[in-house]
Amino acid sequence: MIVFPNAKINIGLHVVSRRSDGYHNLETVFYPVQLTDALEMAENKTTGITFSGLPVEGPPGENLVLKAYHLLKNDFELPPVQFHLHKKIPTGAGLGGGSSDAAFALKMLNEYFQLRLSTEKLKNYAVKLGADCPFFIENKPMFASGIGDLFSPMELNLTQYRIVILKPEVSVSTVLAYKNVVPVPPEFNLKKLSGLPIEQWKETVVNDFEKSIFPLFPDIEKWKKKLYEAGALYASMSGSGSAVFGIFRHLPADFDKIIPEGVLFVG
Ligand SMILES: C[C@@](CO)(OP(=O)(O)O)[C@H](O)COP(=O)(O)OP(=O)(O)OC[C@H]1O[C@@H](n2ccc(N)nc2=O)[C@H](O)[C@@H]1O
Ligand SMILES: Nc1ncnc2c1ncn2[C@@H]1O[C@H](COP(=O)(O)OP(=O)(O)O)[C@@H](O)[C@H]1O
Repeated sequence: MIVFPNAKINIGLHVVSRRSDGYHNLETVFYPVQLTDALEMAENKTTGITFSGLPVEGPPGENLVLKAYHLLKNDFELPPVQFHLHKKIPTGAGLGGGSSDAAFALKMLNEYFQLRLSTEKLKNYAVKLGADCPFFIENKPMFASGIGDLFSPMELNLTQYRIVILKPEVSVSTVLAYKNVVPVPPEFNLKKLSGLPIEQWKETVVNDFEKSIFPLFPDIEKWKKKLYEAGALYASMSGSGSAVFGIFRHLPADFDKIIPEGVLFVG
């Protein structure tokens, strides 16, 4: 069985407060985009559980696909399987690739082995793998609060626009980003995002991580400016970076000249 875990972008992100457990309360809008990895799974009774594909950074115990498998294996009789992951979503990009792989692994195991887990139960497993992992279970535009794990659906449809994602060479660690951010009360209620014309987002919709990340990695800000130069109605860093995205009504004819490199996705 094969699934295609997709990326997300954050449209606006407010880090509201630091919590006593070290996590942060935030408010953000998650929007799914069709930049995808490919994750394949087959039963493998001879060699036990295996994982192949581009190596995922960090120790094998931290591989989120394997973590998803073992999480369900604690509660269900699962035979050994082999996974193959073809990575297209870069890590350290703020695009949620690892979380998406993990959520899609849970959904695939649920379907293939007919575990009959409800969406709610799958989300409860997902949050154990990462704060933004439950988003990828339903995978629809959502306003998120709490640590990024409490969701309310949002009517936001950007299909008539073009979305461009750029990936500067640098990668940003989520832990580092949260360490440097200064929580502030939000000036705009992101729940109202879909009622605000995109032309006004530039002045109103902010990602709080930009303030501390841009001085550390000036290239990220440079790429964001390029998107505006190319005519984006709105541009921002996604999550804790380093990817930046632009939302365009139309791409200009000379887009390739303005942005000759670093384009990861055009949707
Ligand atoms: C910033 C966001 C915005 O969508 O996305 P990315 O940029 O990583 O994609 C998310 O909050 C990332 O969520 P996720 O990547 O699932 O985080 P986790 O693996 O659970 O946590 C990694 C580390 O980030 C910090 N963390 C995470 C979430 C949160 N609400 N507060 C935090 O302080 C903690 O230090 C934690 O140990
Ligand atoms: N399947 C996976 N794909 C990507 N990253 C993974 C995976 N499994 C574990 N990780 C770890 O999760 C971290 C965060 O990955 P990811 O969610 O893709 O990035 P981001 O937090 O920038 O959205 C990576 O640095 C990596 O060490």
